[in-house]
Amino acid sequence: MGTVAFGDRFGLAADADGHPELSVPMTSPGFDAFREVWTTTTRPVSGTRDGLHFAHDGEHLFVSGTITARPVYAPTVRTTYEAAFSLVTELGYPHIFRMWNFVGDILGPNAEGLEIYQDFVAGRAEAFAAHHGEGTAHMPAATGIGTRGEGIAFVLLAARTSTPRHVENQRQTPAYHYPEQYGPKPPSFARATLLDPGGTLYVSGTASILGHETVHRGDVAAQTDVVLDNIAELIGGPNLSAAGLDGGHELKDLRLVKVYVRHERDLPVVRARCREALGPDAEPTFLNVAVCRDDLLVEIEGLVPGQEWAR
Ligand SMILES: C=C(O[C@@H]1C=C(C(=O)O)C=C[C@H]1O)C(=O)O
Repeated sequence: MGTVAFGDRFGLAADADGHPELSVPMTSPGFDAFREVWTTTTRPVSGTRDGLHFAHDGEHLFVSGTITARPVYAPTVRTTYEAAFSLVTELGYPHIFRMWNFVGDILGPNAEGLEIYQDFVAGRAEAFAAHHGEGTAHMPAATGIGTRGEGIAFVLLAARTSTPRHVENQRQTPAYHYPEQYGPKPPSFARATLLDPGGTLYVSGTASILGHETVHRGDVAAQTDVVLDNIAELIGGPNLSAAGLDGGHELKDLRLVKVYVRHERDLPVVRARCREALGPDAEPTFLNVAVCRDDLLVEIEGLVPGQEWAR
């Protein structure tokens, strides 16, 4: 249905079959470069509209868009994300269950001195409010992460008939309730989304944050341990049960794990801790990018495959 190429360039195009292919510059020597390909068992229909590329198969929809570098992002983020949300509705896949937001120069200032991440977050919040109203119930699992280039790109996955359940983490303040010290608008995402009962559990980008505060500034090993503990709590039985969901998982159940490491020098320590905590089947990939706060050194995401994964 769609591909994300994690490598050294930025761009969005149709691949040889007409399906969206987004390229994001996120690697450097010693890190990984790879293509994440979202597949389906039926032949997807693909197309473009308003500069967005999409493909859908009757149950799932993949949409990708890009925004070139500019002095201030919020107005363009708003119109681009609103266009994507309209597309989702018009094509009949109203349940967004996962988003990735790739933000170039994420910690740099925009032309007005606002951090580019906060500039992005404001535009996205406006798009969510315009499309879904002021509530938070529809906010999906997401990642908002730096790249090694400029401009913003995103991918969203949406479903036609599934009823996604969005899950918070008892160890963390919901991001949409972060206090104003982090920026004019809080980030619009949930900590995880379960696609269907017994389905795949998508785990958002998770960092060394307890409550709303960064912990273990400057200590990448301790930050990695908090991230892993945060994810273990999020996917474990008690937290899922607090969200009204059955079951519970462990770190070794995670797949498609992506580990975002800010500093090249920290890779060996982060890799060693992930290997120990995740077990042999997680096959984590490592990318070399900044995280959404200057004091965060590492971020991890992944998913727990559900029954549809086996098909
Ligand atoms: C690390 C955090 O946020 C990051 C930013 C996100 C976003 O803005 O979409 C989503 C998850 C993380 O990638 C956090 O606030 O805990």
